[in-house]
Amino acid sequence: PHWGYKKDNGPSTWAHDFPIANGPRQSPIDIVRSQAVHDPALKPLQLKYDPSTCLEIINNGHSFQVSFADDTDSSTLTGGPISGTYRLKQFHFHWGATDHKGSEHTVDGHKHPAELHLVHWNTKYANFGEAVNKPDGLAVVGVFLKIGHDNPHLHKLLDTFNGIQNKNTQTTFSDFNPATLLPECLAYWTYEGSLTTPPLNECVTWIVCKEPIHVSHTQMAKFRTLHFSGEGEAVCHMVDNYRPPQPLNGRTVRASFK
Ligand SMILES: Cc1c(Cl)c([N+](=O)[O-])nn1CC(=O)Nc1ccc(S(N)(=O)=O)cc1
Ligand SMILES: [Zn+2]
Repeated sequence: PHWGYKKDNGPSTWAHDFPIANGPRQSPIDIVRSQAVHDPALKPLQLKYDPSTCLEIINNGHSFQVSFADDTDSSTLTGGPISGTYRLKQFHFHWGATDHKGSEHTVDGHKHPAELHLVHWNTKYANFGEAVNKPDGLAVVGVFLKIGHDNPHLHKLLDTFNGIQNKNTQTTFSDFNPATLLPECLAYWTYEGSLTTPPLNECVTWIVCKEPIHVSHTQMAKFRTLHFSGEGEAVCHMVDNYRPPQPLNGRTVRASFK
């Protein structure tokens, strides 16, 4: 069956169709704070997003995703551990069935209730499709979500959910600034890894923010109203769409902070 997050098609089965699942630089990982190496040469992240490049919001059967026009340098990532300019293609989330799990990266074994991924591709390549086949093709900024006060910037996203409840549904979505989903402090950990879902390409420079953003328990409950299943199929709630941490295989995690 097509890959997913159930017993019969979940992360422990992905290696059958995608042998790179057992590769040397897979993601996510557990970030062990004491093992991270402070690198003073790491630059600050520069994220410049243009809300007018926001195109649509999609339930793709694995997550919900907001996609952006990436034909110009309007929404870009520069600085940080990367060289050159990477363009924002989409952002999406991973979350759990309860507030006690859901993130892909963990910190000293701690699971957050959700994790945001802002996916950018290296403009030294012609397009996203080419970039995913290069070791420095993508840069994904990960942001942890923590249960706390209501997040006003998430409401615009959550208000579209009635229209994208089922797999392969989408709706127009415009004028959204993903910078509103970034934490105040952009201190980060960085390491070389992969896509966390099939095809699991080892093409990602991961940039994981130390500081989480907040989401309320009620807002997290709204995430869980989405469906993995399509219209007319047996309802399967979209929860636990996260891959567990993978072997570090000797990789070094660098920290932009002391
Ligand atoms: C492989 C590919 C191509 Cl090529 C295209 N395309 O549009 O040309 N789209 N996809 C799919 C894709 O992007 N997957 C993806 C998987 C995991 C993550 S995650 N969690 O952030 O690691 C980010 C993205
Ligand atoms: Zn992701």
